[in-house]
Amino acid sequence: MQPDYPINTLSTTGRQLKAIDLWETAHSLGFPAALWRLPNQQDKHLIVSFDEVLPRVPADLDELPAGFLVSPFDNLSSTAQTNMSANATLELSTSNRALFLRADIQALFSETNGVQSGRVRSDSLTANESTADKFWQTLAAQQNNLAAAQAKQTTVTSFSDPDAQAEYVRNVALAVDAMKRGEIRKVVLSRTKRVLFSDTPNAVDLFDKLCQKYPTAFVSAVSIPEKGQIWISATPERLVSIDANGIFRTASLAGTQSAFEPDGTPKRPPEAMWSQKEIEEQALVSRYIIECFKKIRLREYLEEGPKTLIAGNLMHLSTCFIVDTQAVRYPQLGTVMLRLLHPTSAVCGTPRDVAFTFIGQHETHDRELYSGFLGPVNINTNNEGPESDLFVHIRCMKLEGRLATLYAGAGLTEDSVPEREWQETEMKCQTLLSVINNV
Ligand SMILES: C=C(O[C@@H]1C=C(C(=O)O)C=C[C@H]1O)C(=O)O
Repeated sequence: MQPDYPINTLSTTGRQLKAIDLWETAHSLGFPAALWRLPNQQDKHLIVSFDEVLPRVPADLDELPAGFLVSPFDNLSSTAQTNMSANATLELSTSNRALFLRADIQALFSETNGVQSGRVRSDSLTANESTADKFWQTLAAQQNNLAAAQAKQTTVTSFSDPDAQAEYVRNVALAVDAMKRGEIRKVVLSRTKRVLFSDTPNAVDLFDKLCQKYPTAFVSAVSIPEKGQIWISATPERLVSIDANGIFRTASLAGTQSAFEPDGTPKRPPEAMWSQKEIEEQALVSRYIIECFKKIRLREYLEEGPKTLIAGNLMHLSTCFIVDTQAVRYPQLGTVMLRLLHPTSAVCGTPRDVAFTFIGQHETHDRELYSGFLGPVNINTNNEGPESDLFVHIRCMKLEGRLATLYAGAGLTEDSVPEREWQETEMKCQTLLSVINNV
C-alpha cells in the first residue's frame, strides 16, 4: 500500500478533490465504487474497484482483503455441522454469492469545524498500475466538468400501481393463515415502489443528503456497472461488526412505529408504547441470535436492551449483543456468526427456511440486494487495525438510470392486521422518499 496523499495534492484544478470526482471517474471508466458513512460518524469513505465484473465470494471476513462486501438476500449458508466449539473447524457450507469491491483506490473525507480534508491511497500491490494511471489521468481530464454534474436539479414522479396494495394485503392474509395453522411463527413480506426522476439523479448528492438527515444510520451508495445499478440506503440495522480490538457486535431490530405524534411533534423514545405483537416480533429476532450463539456453544455475550431506537421517521425496538472475541478466544466469530445469522428473522422469519420458501412463493419481485447485507470489510482507517461493519440492507433503493425502485418489508405474526402492515411499508419507504423528493 502506498502512503496516503492529502486529497488537495491530487487536484489539478486548484479545487479540492471531492468524493464526486472519484465517483464520476469510476463511473465513466465502468469501475464499481462504494461510498459510505458509519453511524454517528462524520467521515465519509469511498473505494473504487478496478474489477469491471465483480468477483463473487464467500462472506469470509478472515480471508478477504480490504474492500466492500454486498450480499443478496438469497445467500443462505446451509449448516451441515454447526455444533462447533470455539476451537473446532468451521463446517458451514460456503456460498459464493456476495459481490466484493476490492479497495484498489481508497479515500477518506473528513470535516472538522467546517474545514474539509481527506486522504487517498491506491493499492499498488493489488491494483494494476497502468489501470491506476488511467484512473488518475481520466480524473484530471474530467475534473473541470464535474462541478456541473453536481448541480443537477431533478423532479420525481411516482408510478401508479393500483393493484400493489390489494396484492400485498392478500399475501399478508395468506401469511396470517399459515401462521394460525402453525406452519410459520413469523415471516417478513416486502414490496416495491417505483419512482421516475426527470433526469438521472446525482447519487453522491443523494448520499450526502441522507448522511445529513440520518446521522445514526449507516448510509451508503454502491455503484455496480455490470448490472447498471446504483444501490443507495440509510439502514438502521447492524448485522455484524468487528472493531480493531476484536469486539463483535450484532443487534436485533424489529417492531415499527412512527417517531412522530399525529400533530407532528417528535415522540420521546423512553415513553414509546409497544404492543404485545411488536414485543413478541422483536423477541423472536433476539431469540434467533441467541440460538446462533448456542449452536457454537458461546455463552459469554453481553445483552443490552431491548430499547427504543430512533431510525429517521421511525422507531424500532433494538437489543445489542456484544462479545469480546479475544477474551473468548474466538477470532473467527464474525465470519461464523455472519453465516449463521443471515438472513435473520428481522428480514426473513422463523423458522428461517420455511419463511424463506414462503417469501419465494408469494413475493412477485426479486429482492436482489434488498435485505441482504453490505458494508466495509477489513478497512484500517487510522492504522488502529482492520475493522468490518456489515449492515442489513434495508431502507434502500435501486437506481437504474432515471428509475428508482424502493424496497420495504414488514414482519408479520399471526396477530398482524394486513392494512396496518401495508401502512408500515409506506412509512418505511418515506425514509428515502422524503430525501428523493427534495433533490
Ligand atoms: C424489513 C424491514 O425492516 C425490518 C422489519 C421491521 C419490522 O417488521 O418492524 C423493523 C425493522 C427491520 O428489522 C424494511 O425496512 O424493509
